[in-house]
Amino acid sequence: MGSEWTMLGSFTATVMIAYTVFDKFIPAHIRSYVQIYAHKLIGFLSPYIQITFPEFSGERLKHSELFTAIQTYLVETSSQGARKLKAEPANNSNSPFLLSMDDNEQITETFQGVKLWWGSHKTMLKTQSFSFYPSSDEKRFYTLTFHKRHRDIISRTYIPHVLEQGKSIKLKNRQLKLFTNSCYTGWGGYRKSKWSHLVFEHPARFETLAMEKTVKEEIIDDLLTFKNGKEYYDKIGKAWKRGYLLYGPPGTGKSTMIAAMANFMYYDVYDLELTAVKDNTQLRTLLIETTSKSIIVIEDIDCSLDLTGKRAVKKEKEKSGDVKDTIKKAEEEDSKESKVTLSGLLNCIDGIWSGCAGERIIIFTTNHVEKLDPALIRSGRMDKKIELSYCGYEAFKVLAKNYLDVDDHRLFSVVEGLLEETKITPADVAENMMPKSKSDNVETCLKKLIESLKKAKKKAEEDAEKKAEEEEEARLKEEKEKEQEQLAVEEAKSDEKAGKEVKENGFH
Ligand SMILES: Nc1ncnc2c1ncn2[C@@H]1O[C@H](COP(=O)(O)OP(=O)(O)OP(=O)(O)O)[C@@H](O)[C@H]1O
Ligand SMILES: [Mg+2]
Repeated sequence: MGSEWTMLGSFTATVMIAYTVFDKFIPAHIRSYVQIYAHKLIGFLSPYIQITFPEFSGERLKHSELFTAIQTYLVETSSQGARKLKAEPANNSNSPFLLSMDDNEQITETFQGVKLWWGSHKTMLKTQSFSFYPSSDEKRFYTLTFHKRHRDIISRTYIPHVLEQGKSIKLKNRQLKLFTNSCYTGWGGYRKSKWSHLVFEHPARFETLAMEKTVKEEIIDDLLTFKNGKEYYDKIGKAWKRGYLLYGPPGTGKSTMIAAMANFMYYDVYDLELTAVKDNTQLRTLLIETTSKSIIVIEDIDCSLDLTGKRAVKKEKEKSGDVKDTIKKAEEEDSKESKVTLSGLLNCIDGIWSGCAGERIIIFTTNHVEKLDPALIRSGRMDKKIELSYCGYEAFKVLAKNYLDVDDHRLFSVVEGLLEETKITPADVAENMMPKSKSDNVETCLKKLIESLKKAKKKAEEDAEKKAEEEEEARLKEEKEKEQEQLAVEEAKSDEKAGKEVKENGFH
């Protein structure tokens, strides 16, 4: 036994010395030949095939979808088979953590009677080059090993099955994200804008959205037709996109509706802040980065895109005596402000409209639809225009159900009468109906609402009276001015006549 150990020891030592000699003294090109032939020899002798799935693919080191799908698939299957597991926080509410196969671990799976092995690997790269971009030294990949006689079943059936399963598990566990673009200063003082995200957890649903039932159903129908319309869009040769314009006074539920749409469609939301985008090029980059199944939102479009800005600066320059100073100031301001233009935005929308694969919805909101450039809201860009208006009786009933959990009450008829005569936003109705203390109940909350409806009605009447008075005053003033003008004209005429007479008398 002792001599066997000695032999094994000396054999190991010989192998190590041989390896060191091979690694140190044999030139690199010969080494790589030897390695290639050694692999070939092993491949010839071994009946097994191995496929590698790296984490990153492509020239730009894009995250491989294949890798992600396999990772998700293995999380579901590997937690039973693996001995070395890794626990990571889960981003879905079903379980607080996820168990997955640890690095450099292997599991066995049987698929339609075929035995195969999945390995999870991590290697550290020896990076020597200096890069401006942060790069990860870790290289992760999965390997799939199987007998070569099963090659067909693995490549034709098993891998597509893993991908499909991985994608559908991911979709099931997916959490909606809310992306916002923020501005930061990069290298050389260049201002950049990039997306950052957090979990989107807005409670808004169409059921809790206060608006007319028919309008709501129409919107839901429109969304569903869009969601299931891939083949139709393909058939007519149109990109799978849809644009909505939501308009109405503040507090009528535009943002709430966007949240309800996102929850209904199960789409991520990209809240695009145009003022944080430096120019049209940056805007394009941001839009290209958006993913499929998403809603791109530009709120208060009339405020974020100052169409008159340039002209205003120009006018100021013209007016001012010290032209140079004003121009310099304007240029400085200009470099700080967003230079996204309407045509830039339109080009971007049309660009991503046709260029990016997958379904996307774009939503513009505004309080002043009349201010918008017709080019922005023409059909094809904005396919559907939805007005969100003041609270009607139907909308009130939805809010009453949401906030007080009542379907009917003796005070409803009073509210109905007042709502017909008053303009109040759903946000104000909601605010009034929300119980504020323990002693508040349905009755007190409805009374509070009635009280503020009465106040709003009184104020509207007073405003109307005041407006009528002002109009009357303006009318009287105008009349007086006209009279005075008339008088002046008549006076001038009589003066002219008198002058003529004097002249004529003089000639005689
Ligand atoms: N139609 C509605 N249904 C349900 N709740 C609403 C509705 N409209 C407003 N609300 C309530 O009022 C609040 C403000 O509404 P929201 O932010 O959606 O208004 P908005 O139209 O986006 O206003 P703004 O034009 O100022 O952005 C919301 O938090 C919501 O609780
Ligand atoms: Mg809003």
